[in-house]
Formats: sequence, structure tokens, C-alpha cells
Amino acid sequence: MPVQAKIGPSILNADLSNLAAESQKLLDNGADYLHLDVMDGTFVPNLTFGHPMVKSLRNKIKTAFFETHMMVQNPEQWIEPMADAGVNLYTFHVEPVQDVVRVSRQVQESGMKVGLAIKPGTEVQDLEKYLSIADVVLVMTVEPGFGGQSFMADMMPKVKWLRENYPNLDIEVDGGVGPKTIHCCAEAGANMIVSGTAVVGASDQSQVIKELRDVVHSYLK
Ligand SMILES: O=C(CO)[C@H](O)[C@H](O)COP(=O)(O)O
Ligand SMILES: [Fe+2]
Repeated sequence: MPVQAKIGPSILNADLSNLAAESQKLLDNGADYLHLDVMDGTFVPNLTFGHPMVKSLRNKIKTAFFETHMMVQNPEQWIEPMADAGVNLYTFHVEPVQDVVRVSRQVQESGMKVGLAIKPGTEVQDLEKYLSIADVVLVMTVEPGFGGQSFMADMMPKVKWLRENYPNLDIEVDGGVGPKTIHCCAEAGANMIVSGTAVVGASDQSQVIKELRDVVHSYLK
């Protein structure tokens, strides 16, 4: 099936004390899914929230598609709690994981889709042996840990390589993506777009989300 353009705002830099309202606003403004950044203070030098927060959000927002971007040292530990919290796509970094296939199977068995994420320093070819089990590949375009960083255009060859070799794969980019950098991502072949600061901070969120989607759509074959 051909891939579709999907825009998933990251709520990392939103007002987390008002998460449900901020998330609902993004969805009302056209977001296709929500990208929830989970950080453990070990895999990355920052700390956000875990499954209790995601579960509370799910109680308020019943139907939206939730992705958790697991920037954690031991993603295996949080599979069941996140499945129970109502997560749809469990995206974890392969770098700290010894047996990616086993963890991916556990994610599938718990009823979630599998996303495999790589940091800027990780070769995309390292993922090749796992791509038959992955629903989504996330190519980080900043060092994970913080929102509002500058987009790394030198990650685009990874996206291009994936799109050339896996035309039907959902390829996600995350970090510094917004109206100024979306052409680069879309041209390389990304179809799932995470955008934090550029969307959350926009005076007209719906216009920015539409612009991002239109650009991606214009490059899809
Ligand atoms: O995973 C992340 C950081 O590690 C965030 O999803 C990402 O940084 C989004 O924020 P922005 O668009 O502001 O860069
Ligand atoms: Fe993220």
C-alpha cells in the first residue's frame, strides 16, 4: 500500500500542565497523530513523563492515534504499561537494545505497532535486518533529548536510502522539522512528520499542519 503523508505534533514543548487541552487543540487543528516524547534521564539527559501520564491523556482523548517515542535505556520495561495506557505505536531506539527482534515481537504481541528509531550517529543500514518486523522507522534529525534544536540536513541520505530501498515503509523524521525544513524531508522521502516547536508555537497551527502535509503530499508518488 502506498504511504500517506501524516503529521504528528510533538507535545514536548507544549504546556504539559494542560496536556489534554493542548493535545485536543492540535488534533482539532488537523494533526493526524500525537507524538509523545518519553525520556528517562539515562538514555538522554532529560526527563519527561511515563505511562501514568499517557494513560491519563488516553482517558481524556479516546480515539486519536498515540505514538510514544521511547528515549529510554530499557524499552522492554515499558511495553506492557504503555500498551495498557492505550499507545498505538511504540517507537524505541535500537542503540541500547541487545535483541531488537525480541523486543519488537513483544511490542507486537502487546497489540502495538513497532517503530525503530536511530540517533544521528547510527547508520541506517544497521536497521536492515529488522525492517521486516518494523512498521515505522524514525530517523532522528537532532540529537534526542530536547525540543527546539536545529534540523540536521545531513541525516537526509538515511531517509533517501530507506525510501529507495523500501518504497512502502513509513519513514518518520523528528527534530527541528517545520515549514523551513519540510521540503528537504519530503524530497528525501519522509512521510511521517514530527514537528514540535514549529507547530505548537504557531499562531495558526492548522495552517502550519496543512502546509507540512501539502509539501509531503506533493513529493509522494
Ligand atoms: O524527540 C524529540 C527530541 O528528542 C522531539 O520529538 C523533537 O525534538 C520535537 O521538537 P522540535 O520540533 O521542537 O525539534
Ligand atoms: Fe520525538
